[in-house]
Amino acid sequence: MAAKAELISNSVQEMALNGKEPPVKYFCKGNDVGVLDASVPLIDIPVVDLGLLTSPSTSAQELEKFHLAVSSRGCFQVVNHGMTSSFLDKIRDVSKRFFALSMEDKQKYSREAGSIEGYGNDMILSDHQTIDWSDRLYLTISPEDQRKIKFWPENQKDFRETLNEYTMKLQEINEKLLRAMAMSLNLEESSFLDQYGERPLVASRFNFYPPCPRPDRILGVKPHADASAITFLLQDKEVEGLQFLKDNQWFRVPIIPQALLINVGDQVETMSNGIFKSPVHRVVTNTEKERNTLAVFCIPES
Ligand SMILES: O=C(O)CCC(=O)C(=O)O
Ligand SMILES: [Fe+2]
Repeated sequence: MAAKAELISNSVQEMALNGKEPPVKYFCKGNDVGVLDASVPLIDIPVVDLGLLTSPSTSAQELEKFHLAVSSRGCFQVVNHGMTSSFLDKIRDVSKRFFALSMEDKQKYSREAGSIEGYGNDMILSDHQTIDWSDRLYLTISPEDQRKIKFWPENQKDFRETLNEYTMKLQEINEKLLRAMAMSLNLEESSFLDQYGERPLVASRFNFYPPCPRPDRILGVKPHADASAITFLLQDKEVEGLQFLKDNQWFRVPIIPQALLINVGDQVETMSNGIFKSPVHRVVTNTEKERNTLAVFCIPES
């Protein structure tokens, strides 16, 4: 029997504009939704200074903080990473400009059924699936011969250059973090990198969360852990939404505009024999403000 063709949903952005009650397929089942309000406590998330972490004279103390962050929570914010605030704003800006294009223009980059590459939203794999309240642009960055350039917006002059520059920088930071992880376990500095492969994967996911009429029942992203080694998240500068699960309780992530939020993915949890944790996280919605984030997933060669 032929496989059932995947159905592709309408964009969430369009649905948010029509103002009607969202279809039930967006509603979470059970009680696993939380409103973004002050009753969800802020997570006490460490801020790691990358300059201190990688300097021979200051690394010991910073390494201890880093080790605690990746082994207890699996997430931290990194500052002094070598990118200016205005460069981070430029990335946020190219992302906003993409989602601000007309629907017709965005649809030129629409993903195809059965593939995540391009513009779209959740893959529909079952009639019972709960769909996330977000639209995305998913692009493979590395290896370069795997790029599908037809999905890279071309009418925004600096989109390609900016994304290229940003992800090159993240790959350098990724390497530094993998070295620091090994050092914090008293292992040979290159022991994680040695397992990382010659052709690791880097993929970017621009996330757009329109205002949602039912934040009491609808999530921007369902609870999940990332399959990456390390995920870099550039948060929206103004609008919160990301929450981490710790000891069965959800915690909000604070915004530090000039920082990158980093979380350990399943690959690093495995490579570290479970010492470093790949945390479960989710994104909540709100009725008033749209939210833009950019997740970059660094993944070892399969
Ligand atoms: O947008 C966010 O805050 C998080 C997105 C996320 O978890 C993901 O893309 O895997
Ligand atoms: Fe995630």
